[in-house]
Amino acid sequence: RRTKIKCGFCWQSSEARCILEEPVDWADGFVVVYNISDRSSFIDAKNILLQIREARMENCKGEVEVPVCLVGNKQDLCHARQVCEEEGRCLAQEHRCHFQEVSAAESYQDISALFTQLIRQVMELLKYRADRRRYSGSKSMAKLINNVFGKRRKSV
Ligand SMILES: Nc1nc2c(ncn2[C@@H]2O[C@H](COP(=O)(O)OP(=O)(O)OP(=O)(O)O)[C@@H](O)[C@H]2O)c(=O)[nH]1
Repeated sequence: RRTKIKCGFCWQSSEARCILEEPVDWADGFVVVYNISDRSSFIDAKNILLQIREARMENCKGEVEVPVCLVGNKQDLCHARQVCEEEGRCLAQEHRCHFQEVSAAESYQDISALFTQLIRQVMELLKYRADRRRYSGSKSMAKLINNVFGKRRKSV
């Protein structure tokens, strides 16, 4: 059986940075990317993580959290670095998400592994939710049967 995974995209522009809009309501997972040689992109990433956290708190109500991965791209531009690795790691810890620095220009393997891991986490979450729905569905069916037939038995 095929599972459809919904992905959200956010983008930046000079006039309106940090636009997340509705993906927070329906995306199954997030990859938030900043550029290690551009501090403003890190600030945007922070704001995006906050928006995701707020939306998760409103929507999840105690459920397992939607997987998020924070990525610091352009690791090869270390001479122009404006965000140190530790800052990225701390931000990820604060938001309980995975963190990795990569260089899309130098290697695609890390990025491919990162997406594979995220998709695996998303699949696990979707399975967990489906199991829970099935369990609560069968529980309410048992309750219904008990209400109908249980009462009848008493009155016989
Ligand atoms: N040195 C380096 N350049 C990169 C890397 N990833 C992307 N780029 C370059 O950054 C430029 C912008 O890349 P895009 O894919 O258009 O991404 P974007 O979101 O518009 O990124 P920015 O313009 O950097 O904000 C392109 O010239 C890419 O080749 C990387 O890991 N290292």
